[in-house]
Amino acid sequence: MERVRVALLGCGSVGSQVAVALAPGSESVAELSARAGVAIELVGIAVRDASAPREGVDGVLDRALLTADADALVTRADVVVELVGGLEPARSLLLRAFEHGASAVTGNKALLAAHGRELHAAADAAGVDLYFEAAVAGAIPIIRPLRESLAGDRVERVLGIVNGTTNYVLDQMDSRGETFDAAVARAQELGFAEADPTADVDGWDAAAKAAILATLAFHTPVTIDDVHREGIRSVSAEDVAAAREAGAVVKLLAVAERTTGVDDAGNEVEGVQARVHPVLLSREHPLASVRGAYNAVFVEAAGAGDLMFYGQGAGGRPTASAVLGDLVTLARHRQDGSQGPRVLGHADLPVLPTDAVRTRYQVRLVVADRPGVLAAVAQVFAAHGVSIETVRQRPSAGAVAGEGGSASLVVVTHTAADAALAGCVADLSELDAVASVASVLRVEGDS
Ligand SMILES: NC(=O)C1=CN([C@@H]2O[C@H](COP(=O)(O)OP(=O)(O)OC[C@H]3O[C@@H](n4cnc5c(N)ncnc54)[C@H](O)[C@@H]3O)[C@@H](O)[C@H]2O)C=CC1
Ligand SMILES: N[C@@H](CC=O)C(=O)O
Ligand code: NA
Repeated sequence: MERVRVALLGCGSVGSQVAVALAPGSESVAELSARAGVAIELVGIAVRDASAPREGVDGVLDRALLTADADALVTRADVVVELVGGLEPARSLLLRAFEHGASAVTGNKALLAAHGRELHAAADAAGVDLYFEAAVAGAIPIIRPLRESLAGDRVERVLGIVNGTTNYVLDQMDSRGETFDAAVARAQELGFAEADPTADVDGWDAAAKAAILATLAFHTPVTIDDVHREGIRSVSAEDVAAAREAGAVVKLLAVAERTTGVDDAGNEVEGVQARVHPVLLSREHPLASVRGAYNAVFVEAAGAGDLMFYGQGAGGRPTASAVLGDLVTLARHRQDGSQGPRVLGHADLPVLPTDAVRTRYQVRLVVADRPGVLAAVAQVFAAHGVSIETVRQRPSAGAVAGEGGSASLVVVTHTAADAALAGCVADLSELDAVASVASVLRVEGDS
């Protein structure tokens, strides 16, 4: 094969960076071709409106490459780079590409978490590659380590910060006291957020990534519907301030792990679980130092032990790095007729129900500062079988200890089931001595 024809679908935050790197006649595409051992030729860029101006691309690329006919474009390519996002027409375009014998690179985690099994099966049936390093943690190489480097190991748990937008928002709230809305708007301006930022804020993006991580780590198909998902809208400025006072920080954590739980038939089983939710982390925890739109992923494996991956999880240019790395690999495979490792699960472990989540919790209460309150609160946790790990009490701001004022009571529990914790919160709210249940946050590490 003298050349590998590349069709680029989408020319937005990420696609525009890829387009410039592949500009015909550029030094960058010559360098990428040399690394692949074959000429990489951009044959077209599918956009919604071929006549619209394209900042950063006009003057670099021949506008004759632009087309609104993605359907036709994918039939003229050896490798399709899908960066339009969303489920359709991305899914149909990739299936069409495979039908025409093309391989594909995508960063589309929403698509892979919803239709990954179908897409990987179609790529395998067509004898072509589907690579997706950009889909999880942006520029960070985490897909290849799980898919290739750790293929001979037993991965027990993968956890981390895998959404740059929410990490940026929480970091801005913590470090600069910025409001939630202002931080989200800034993340959009910086090109971190999805086209619809609720995908980030409500945890959908991190959940999609957790599903992909679980599928690779445990060789078991896990979809977005299998993931327990919570976003960050429930995290208040007071939560962030209270965390800081306690030497902690709030982060959106994704976890994919082997664990035991109760299946739908009520039997205790060994299975896999994926979850995304805010957590309170001690500032001593390595994940607490992940700032801005950076991501970090920890992998715990039986043979390799603990591994940590860190880098930019969002942003057009960092993400384009992962896309271009996959492209060079696929161009090489097209040239020498090879293929990457299979992704499809063969282990098919039970995927535990999304309500089978058990974590430690921090419950922050505003209570009357008088005798017997602590005992009454402790009794509620005992009644629901929730074991208390630590209790901290101090007078509320401006109140004097012990004179019947109000106090802040912070209870950290041992691991508990969500349902038991919900029962505690409901009963605590009914106690006369409890003015309010100010916040309920899951806890990770030794916070
Ligand atoms: N922005 C980031 O930091 C990262 C994005 N990704 C993923 O990469 C993909 C692209 O993301 P962005 O570049 O940020 O999105 P974007 O919204 O900036 O760009 C998408 C582009 O595709 C175009 N488009 C949409 N539907 C189209 C269609 N049917 N035909 C032709 N063009 C169409 C849009 O007009 C837009 O220009 C998404 O799947 C996203 O989840 C992955 C990692 C990081
Ligand atoms: N919107 C996503 C983009 C990268 O995957 C994020 O914020 O992480
Ligand atoms: Na990545």
